Amino acid sequence: MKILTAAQIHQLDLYTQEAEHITSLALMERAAEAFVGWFTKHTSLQKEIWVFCGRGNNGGDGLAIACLLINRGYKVKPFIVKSGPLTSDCAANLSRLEKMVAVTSIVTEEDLVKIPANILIIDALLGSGLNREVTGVYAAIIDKINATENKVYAVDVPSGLYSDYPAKHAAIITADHTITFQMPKLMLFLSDHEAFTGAWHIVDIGLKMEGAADIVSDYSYTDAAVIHKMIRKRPVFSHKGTFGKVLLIAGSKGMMGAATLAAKSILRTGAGLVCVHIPGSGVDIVQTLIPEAILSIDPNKEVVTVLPDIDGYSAIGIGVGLGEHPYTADVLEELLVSSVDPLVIDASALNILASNPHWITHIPPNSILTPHPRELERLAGMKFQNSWERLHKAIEMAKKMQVIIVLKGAYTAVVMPTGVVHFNSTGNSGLATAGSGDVLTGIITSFLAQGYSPADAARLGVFAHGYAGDAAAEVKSKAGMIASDITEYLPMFFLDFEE
Ligand SMILES: NC(=O)C1=CN([C@@H]2O[C@H](COP(=O)(O)OP(=O)(O)OC[C@H]3O[C@@H](n4cnc5c(N)ncnc54)[C@H](OP(=O)(O)O)[C@@H]3O)[C@@H](O)[C@H]2O)[C@@H](O)CC1
Ligand SMILES: Nc1ncnc2c1ncn2[C@@H]1O[C@H](COP(=O)(O)OP(=O)(O)O)[C@@H](O)[C@H]1O
Ligand SMILES: [K+]
Repeated sequence: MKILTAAQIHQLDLYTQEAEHITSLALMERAAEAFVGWFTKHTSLQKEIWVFCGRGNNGGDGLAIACLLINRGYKVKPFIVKSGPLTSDCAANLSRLEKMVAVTSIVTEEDLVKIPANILIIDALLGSGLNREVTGVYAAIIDKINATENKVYAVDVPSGLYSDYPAKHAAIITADHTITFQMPKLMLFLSDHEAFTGAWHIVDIGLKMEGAADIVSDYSYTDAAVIHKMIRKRPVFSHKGTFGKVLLIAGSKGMMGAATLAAKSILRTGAGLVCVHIPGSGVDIVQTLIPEAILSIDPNKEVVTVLPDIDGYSAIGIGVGLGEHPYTADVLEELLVSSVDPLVIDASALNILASNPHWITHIPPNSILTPHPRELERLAGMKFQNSWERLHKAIEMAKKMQVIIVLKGAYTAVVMPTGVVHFNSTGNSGLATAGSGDVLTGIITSFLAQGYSPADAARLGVFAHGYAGDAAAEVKSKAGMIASDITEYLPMFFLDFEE
């Protein structure tokens, strides 16, 4: 799904109104109904609801929401900011609501009343139309709402947060839930914004998505629909050669578990065969834990010192548990220089690269690098001030290096050499557990070996990893799940997505 800017969503709004011969007021009603559909499923009738509405269409949504909630038996107290003129749809909904209940006007800060405890708050002050710093009466209301302990539900976006770029001002609603219309906004994906957005949820308001076909966006959201289109059938007359042969260069004394996790994940993702090149001391460990794997044994017992023959493999992954011994670094350099096809590069291999930046030019184009934020900082040779800067540095690096950067974390960003970013839709905080990244490397390398393009292998891999993590969390809980559970639950992804 494309992630559109506020202006592009407005364009899609107009397209929908024209295509369906409906008014903007009717579309607002749909948005309000979608919000209320979510809200009534997740809250009870017991608490009073204070709805704070601004002068624009976000406020119009809030007023329409208030009408719908009153009709459903909720006790609602609405407020409207009247520091200037209202949009026509906002005014229309205000007249409707005023026939049902008293609506308190807020013109200046003096009109603000004390907000009691033990109520629910709906924030419909400012939405995607935010176009300048929040000050004055809006800022005062936001501060007052944020100072209470009440649960806050933001309509479309938390008021004060721009949809498409970070805000510099302080007056931003800190919501518990953001119910966003039709598609996620770019700002929801930045870790710095979690305090404002809380948990966010997309509700469908029936915009006609074909109207977005010609709209260009550098950002997209990898959801289940995208993956269904991407995943390929396993042919009936297939044999293990059909599904690729993977070489994994991994492990060092004390970190053989990483090699094991990645190798097992390669097999659980459907690759035909995996050969793991490991130091001598790891043989019994890997052989015992994964009898399905073939071993290539390094002459050194503790670290990888020799590049095995790389001919005949459909994909090569390097880095998990390797360590950064100078002999191992030499192996990485040799691999980079002698490879033509894209590689999957993770963990220790990324740190070695960070210490040898001049090797970056040897990386085969379209290779997949999978740094977590700290590894990206090392690669970039700088500390990032915030997640916006981090994302933009990843975009700059992917373009410059002509590689795919999988920037790991919640909503992992898969950044293409073109600069296009695909945010992932699966996964949970249970994935923040030792070895989880090793599993991801295995999955991506496996998809690459099966003939998926590097771009698809990266997006599919990240999605499947998160999906398996979600399935694991349902049974084992977020805190209780460990990295090997992700591998064990990978079949759940294929059960749901395999043709
Ligand atoms: N397709 C969809 O998703 C649908 C979206 N819908 C809803 O519409 C919302 C967008 O509505 P919107 O465009 O009217 O803007 P909104 O956010 O209400 O702001 C209102 C006005 O406030 C002003 N203003 C700006 N910054 C300010 C500031 N810092 N401090 C003070 N004032 C400030 C500025 O007006 P100005 O003062 O510049 O004249 C601005 O125009 C969207 O979030 C969703 O809730 C649904 O109804 C239907 C389908
Ligand atoms: N809060 C989170 N929500 C979703 N996914 C997460 C979260 N934290 C981490 N992950 C995922 O877990 C994996 C962790 O990888 P990494 O940091 O390399 O772990 P390790 O080095 O222990 O293997 C990545 O795929 C990352 O996207
Ligand atoms: K809002």
